[in-house]
Amino acid sequence: MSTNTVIDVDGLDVTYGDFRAVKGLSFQIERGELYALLGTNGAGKTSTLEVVEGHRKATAGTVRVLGSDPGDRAAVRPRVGIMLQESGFAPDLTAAESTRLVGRLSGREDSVDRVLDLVDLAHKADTRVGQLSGGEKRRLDFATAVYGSPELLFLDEPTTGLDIQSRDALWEVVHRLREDGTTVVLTTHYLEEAQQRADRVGLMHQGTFRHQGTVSELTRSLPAGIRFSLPPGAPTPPAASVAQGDGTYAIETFELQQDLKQLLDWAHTHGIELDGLSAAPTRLDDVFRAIGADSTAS
Ligand SMILES: Nc1ncnc2c1ncn2[C@@H]1O[C@H](COP(=O)(O)OP(=O)(O)OP(=O)(O)O)[C@@H](O)[C@H]1O
Repeated sequence: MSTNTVIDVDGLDVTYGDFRAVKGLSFQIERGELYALLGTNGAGKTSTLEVVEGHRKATAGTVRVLGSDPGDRAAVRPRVGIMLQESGFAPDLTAAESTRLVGRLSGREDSVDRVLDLVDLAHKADTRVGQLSGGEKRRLDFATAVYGSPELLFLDEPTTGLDIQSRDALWEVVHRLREDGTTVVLTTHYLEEAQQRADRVGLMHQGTFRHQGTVSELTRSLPAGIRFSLPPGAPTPPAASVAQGDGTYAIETFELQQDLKQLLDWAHTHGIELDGLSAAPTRLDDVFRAIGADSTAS
């Protein structure tokens, strides 16, 4: 383990009775990384994170967080911020009181006004949590997680229920924290978000990693796609084009730029306008679909 390793998981097993939900999982997350832990439903992400966050004991294997046992709350808590999927705020406390309470428990120094302002909730400081909207509660969860700028930040489905402005604002705060060296562990079902934000992705299925690496490493094994339609009477398009049942053509390619150029040159030569032309790089969604197809086949 290097001195820059923030999370070190080695041979992690989590079992429930006879059921082995996490099977010998190993991974490291380095300082300053944004690591997205993704997976199919029931893959074992929550079970893994519960151990890493110190809420559950590993059945087997070793887990170190910032060099400590994650169960050692006194060592770990002041350095870690956690935004859970469901917050446990008392509904009759105000937003400011909740932030102050969680902030005090974290052991970090900060100002309640500052963090509420970060998530645009300053005007709701004296509103009871029970009277906040779903999106406002989510923003309060985030505010309490980033209180005191933790070294390590867990974001569990952070943008679910947030409108686009609030999402952008949240990612802006994360961006600034990362500039100061904060390490971020993200779980999300918004794959586009992971694709856009993550330095590395761990993709779990049935208790183990199916893939781990950068987004481009994960998507490299699958082709990108070009789609278009042709006007009636057009000549046959380049050989890689495959007619779809719906009158459109598709080209699956590992050489997106080259094949797109060839298609455009062909269209230009024949004076043809390609209707509904789109060229899309491989997305994480496609990697997920491939896992689904693979499991069905096996
Ligand atoms: N307390 C429990 N008792 C028994 N089985 C459990 C328990 N918690 C989780 N499991 C099982 O362990 C497996 C992994 O669950 P886990 O919640 O870790 O998955 P996940 O990747 O977070 O899934 P999702 O994306 O659906 O939330 C699932 O098959 C689940 O049914």
